[in-house]
Amino acid sequence: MIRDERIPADQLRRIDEEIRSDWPTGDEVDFEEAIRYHESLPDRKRFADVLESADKPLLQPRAGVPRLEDQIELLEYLHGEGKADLLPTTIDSYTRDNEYEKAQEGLENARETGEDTLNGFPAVNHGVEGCRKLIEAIDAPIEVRHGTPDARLLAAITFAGGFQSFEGGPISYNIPYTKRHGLEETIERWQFVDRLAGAYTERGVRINREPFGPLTGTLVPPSIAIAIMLIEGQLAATQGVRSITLGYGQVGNVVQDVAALNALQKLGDEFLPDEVVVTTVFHEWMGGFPPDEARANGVIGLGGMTAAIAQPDKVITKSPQEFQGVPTKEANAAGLRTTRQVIDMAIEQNIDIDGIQEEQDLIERETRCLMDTVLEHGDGDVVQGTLKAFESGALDVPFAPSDSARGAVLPARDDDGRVRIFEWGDLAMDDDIKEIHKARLSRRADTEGRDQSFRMVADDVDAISDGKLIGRPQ
Ligand SMILES: CCC[C@H]1O[C@@H](n2cnc3c(N)ncnc32)[C@H](O)[C@@H]1O
Repeated sequence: MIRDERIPADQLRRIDEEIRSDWPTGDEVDFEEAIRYHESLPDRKRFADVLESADKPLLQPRAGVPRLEDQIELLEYLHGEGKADLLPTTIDSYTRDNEYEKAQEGLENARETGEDTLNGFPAVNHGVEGCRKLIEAIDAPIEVRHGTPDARLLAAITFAGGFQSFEGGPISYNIPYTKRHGLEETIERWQFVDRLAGAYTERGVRINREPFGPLTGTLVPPSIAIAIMLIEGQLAATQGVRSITLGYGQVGNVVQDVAALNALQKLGDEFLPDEVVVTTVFHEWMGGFPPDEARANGVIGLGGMTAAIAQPDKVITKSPQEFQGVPTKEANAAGLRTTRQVIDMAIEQNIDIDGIQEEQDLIERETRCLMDTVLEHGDGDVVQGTLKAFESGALDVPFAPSDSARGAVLPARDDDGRVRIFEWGDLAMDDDIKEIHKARLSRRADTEGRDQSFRMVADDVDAISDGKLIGRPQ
């Protein structure tokens, strides 16, 4: 039975041996040599230090293309024209599914045709050497961004390759991303990733870990997202990770988003061990975008405004081409500049909005209910508690494709667009909190002259791409 305990050195070695054989580049990994490589990197490429020493929100896009020289050119452009403070390397979908053979075919195809035959950078196929060429070519810290339920080989190779930041976690890269990986399996696999990050950390190479806050990306109640961040942060801390960036996806109501980011930092500091440096990252709207670049820039601008008020440590930007999928480098850079323009105009203003503290208190109360139920379910062990709480539905994520979550919770916006819970399923929550949600949702029902129903939820899912925040009846 797996528990929230540091995995022993012999198990770390055994798993390391086991995963190397999954692809030939696994044999390039040599931990001691990799430590020396990291020690040779200049301070401006040390991800955790750059992130944690910043005095205002740092901007980071998503970006990944198959060929190494194209990835270098892309990141140089986003750093130069987009003025990104931190850079990504978004990994392709085959690699995320451990389909290294198919990734290899895609990479070879890209090399022959010059086409972007993969939707990201196949880092396992590029290997330690290829990753190091990228790290050496780019004059800023780079993070591995992906969606990999079994990220063990990807971590071993990218850490050895000079990357010092790694996104994801056993819940946040399971529940929204996969149907077939069980939660126990991904928790065990991510204990290896975090233990490896901890092993680098103990040798002075602090690997930053960033659980994926947005989860299913659409109308996720803030307290559910924050509870899962705290769980993944605790699991990483147990394995020795000391730089953790907790994430949160914009929902679009400024009061609730600012309140949620404040709660995320406060609860992160409270629930994670003192030896961990806790930072926060705000993801610009992760739901459906308007199919119109001007209106898409409006969504991005609202994200910038929210970030200027809440001042998270990092903002993951979107592009005006979000509706179409992977943006051109020009559009990706534009999303960075739009965000920067709004932040820089708003950040020196003293914008005082009513109701943030009240909303933050509510979000904190809700999150504590969820954390309490995890600890109760596991008799104090976060791993067992998480497994049992998801099994019972006491912890749940709306619209989750994974069998590991019930998906019985249904969110809907209230009358000023804050995300509330319309169907609770078996979510562990105090009755008086449920009453608050019910009252705010019925105020919307009155305004719209209709009953609270799944129709509201469906209307809300499309509202922003249709140009609104709340899915009012036509
Ligand atoms: C969290 C994943 C969804 C977001 O991740 C972006 N995304 C995915 N793959 C790439 C890529 N290869 N380059 C730039 N952005 C990318 C999508 O647009 C979406 O916003």
